[in-house]
Amino acid sequence: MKIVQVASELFPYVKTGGLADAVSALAGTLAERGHEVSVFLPGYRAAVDHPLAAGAQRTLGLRIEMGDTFMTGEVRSFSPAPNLTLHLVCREEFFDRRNPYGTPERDYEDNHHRFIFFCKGVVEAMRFMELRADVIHGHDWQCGLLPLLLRHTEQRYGITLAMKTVFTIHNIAFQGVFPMRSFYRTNLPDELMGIDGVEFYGQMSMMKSGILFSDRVTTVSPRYAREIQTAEFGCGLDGVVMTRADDIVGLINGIDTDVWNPATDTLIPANYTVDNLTGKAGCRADLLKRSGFDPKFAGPVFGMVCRLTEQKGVDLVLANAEFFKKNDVRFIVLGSGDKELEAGLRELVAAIPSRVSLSARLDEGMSHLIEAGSDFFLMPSRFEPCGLNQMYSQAYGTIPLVTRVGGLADTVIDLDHNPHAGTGVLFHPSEEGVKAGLDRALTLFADKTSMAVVQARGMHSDFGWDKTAQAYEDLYGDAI
Ligand SMILES: Nc1ncnc2c1ncn2[C@@H]1O[C@H](COP(=O)(O)OP(=O)(O)O[C@H]2O[C@H](CO)[C@@H](O)[C@H](O)[C@H]2O)[C@@H](O)[C@H]1O
Repeated sequence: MKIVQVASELFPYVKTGGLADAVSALAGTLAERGHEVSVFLPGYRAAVDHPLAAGAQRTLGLRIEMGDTFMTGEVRSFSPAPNLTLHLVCREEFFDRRNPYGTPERDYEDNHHRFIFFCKGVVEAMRFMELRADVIHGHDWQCGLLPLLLRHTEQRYGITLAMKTVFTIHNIAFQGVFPMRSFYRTNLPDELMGIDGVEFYGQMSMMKSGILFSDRVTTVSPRYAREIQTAEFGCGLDGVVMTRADDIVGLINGIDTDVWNPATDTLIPANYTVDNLTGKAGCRADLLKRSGFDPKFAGPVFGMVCRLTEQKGVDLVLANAEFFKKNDVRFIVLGSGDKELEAGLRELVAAIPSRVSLSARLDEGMSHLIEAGSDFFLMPSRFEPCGLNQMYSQAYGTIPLVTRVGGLADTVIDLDHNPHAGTGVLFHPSEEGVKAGLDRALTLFADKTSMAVVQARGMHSDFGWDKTAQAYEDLYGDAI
């Protein structure tokens, strides 16, 4: 099949979270399975300057209609792997910046223009490059206008650019909502400004457009597919999602086992397998040392890696400060984002510096070391479309402590509910829930035999992408 993937993040070129990992692994796996895959990504500074993009060539000059004006840009392309071509949609004014979406203090004020330009650039590139795709698959709100722009261009020129459009919701909490006055930049018909179009409480919602106007909608776990049809998890779009109930499917992400594999990982100090865990002990000692603790510490080590946002339940952990004060444990956090949550974590570190450490930055190497060196990985998310770290944890023999929501509940089996197959600890997303989860971890840690059994089960689990890639192929080919 000829498959076009469109996303605003792609590992290893630009990553702020799980979207980059998921799209990279999906595109890579589809290419390995013999499909002809093109991926479109904004030409961010980090992507253009990435060593793997050194051979990128200008393949197209762009002149994009943006309302009553035209804006120029270009497409740069290269092939990082067989069957895989990466196209960077470039315009310095929009994408030659330090971050993809904004500074730590605020979002960039022209994000609507940036991502309208990006989507239009993709459509123009498909037109001029004569890509004629079987499917075009956009991810998250940044690609929400794609199906409308694509079909509009097809009508205008009497051509077919893609047989099918697919839209994946990685996180419905981020919706790309902008003042309606920016709609004119799309050059789409005015009737789309209404409630049956992109209108959302008087504004323009790019996420709504993706959900309403794609042929098929997917999200990243079966449970989240059900959750976003409820007021509790739908973030105001539950009614819109419900209108697509027959066309929505939840396909769980896999993990990229070329990148997240303790036997081959080059970012950790020692490799290991389920049959020989010596290397894991080495990673643990190294993690403790790098976090400023005694590497010989024998008690439980809790790790946490996440964007610091309300979604990830950092405040629920902070509400359990007593647990860390009372028990001789180590708690190692890597995360950046919300300044208040960061300040809260700093306070906890200041109160018990001998037990808690915080690295408030993006650090790919440290994220691998925490997965490898911890005994438990804490993910107390309020909602979690899929979640990747709970799967990385299991692959690395680190027991996940997660809330019973979204993809977490779909990928971790609770040890109390199912002692013969349990791979982790599940709890309610609340202060009391987190406390119960942490207490259960202590009990489990004291029982070395059970710890080893649960650890081995996780490491034997198959979270590879092949099954999921097959499901996407079926979806693209209309089999599901
Ligand atoms: N400070 C830091 N330094 C280094 N690495 C860091 C980091 N903070 C986070 N990461 C990494 O970012 C990724 C986070 O992935 P998740 O899927 O757990 O969450 P995210 O909410 O970003 O993604 C959204 O999209 C994905 C993909 O579909 C869904 O799984 C998820 O539920 C949804 O919220 C992991 O690879 C993690 O290691």
